Amino acid sequence: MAWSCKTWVPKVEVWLQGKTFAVYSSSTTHVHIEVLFREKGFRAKSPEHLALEVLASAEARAQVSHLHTGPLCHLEGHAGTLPHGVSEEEWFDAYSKVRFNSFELNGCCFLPIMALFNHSCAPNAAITQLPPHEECHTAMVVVAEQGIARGTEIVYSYNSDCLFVPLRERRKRLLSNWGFLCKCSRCQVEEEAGLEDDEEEPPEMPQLLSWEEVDLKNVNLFQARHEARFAGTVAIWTCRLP
Ligand SMILES: C[S@@+](CC[C@H](N)C(=O)[O-])C[C@H]1O[C@@H](n2cnc3c(N)ncnc32)[C@H](O)[C@@H]1O
Repeated sequence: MAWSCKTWVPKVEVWLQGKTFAVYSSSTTHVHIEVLFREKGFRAKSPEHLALEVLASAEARAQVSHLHTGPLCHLEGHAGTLPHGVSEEEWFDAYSKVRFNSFELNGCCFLPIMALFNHSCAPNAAITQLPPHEECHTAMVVVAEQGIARGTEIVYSYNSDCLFVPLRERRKRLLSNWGFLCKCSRCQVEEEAGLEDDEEEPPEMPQLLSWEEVDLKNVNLFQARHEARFAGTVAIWTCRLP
């Protein structure tokens, strides 16, 4: 284990596997609803406002520096106007970090450790806000009735509305909103069972380039915005899963 936040978060550990972060249970939980983890982070009314906050604070910039970013084409039409005094590179970086690591909970909520939890279409946890509603005081709670065994990955659903739809539709929604092809245990089991074959055409994957391969200075924001979403022309992608 290369890095752990175990000392201040009693029931979860963050493991570094190669370049992939994932969060695992460090104790067996026994109750139906249990707070596993809480974190105070940042909140704003939109990812754009949040990105501005990140840029304004050296501490926030340090907290987001290691985080995952997604395909550039997903910023299309959303990255807003380049703020005064900020380079395109800085703006892209801050905006994409926020865009691919935040979630909607009374606004756009960004919590650097919670950003390390992976998605699953068969989640064993959920994110909620605990009363009293302190600024961005969000907690991860267990919703599974059977508890989560030690060493099990703790996962929640990034798109709760996709849990009750078939495999291809779930993957399409996640690809469209988050820019990744879901490889959760449920999707893999259903894929192996051939369930995807019964559904409609699969979504097209963008061409994958690693973040390091792309010279951001040469990426034209406005050109990128006009590329088709999954046409495979311009896409920045970080492939961190093994
Ligand atoms: C918010 S980050 C989660 C932490 C990430 N694993 C990391 O190393 O920083 C979201 C990214 O993790 C990956 N990811 C999370 N859940 C996934 C899943 N079920 N299937 C495939 N990739 C997933 C995708 O690359 C996604 O864009």
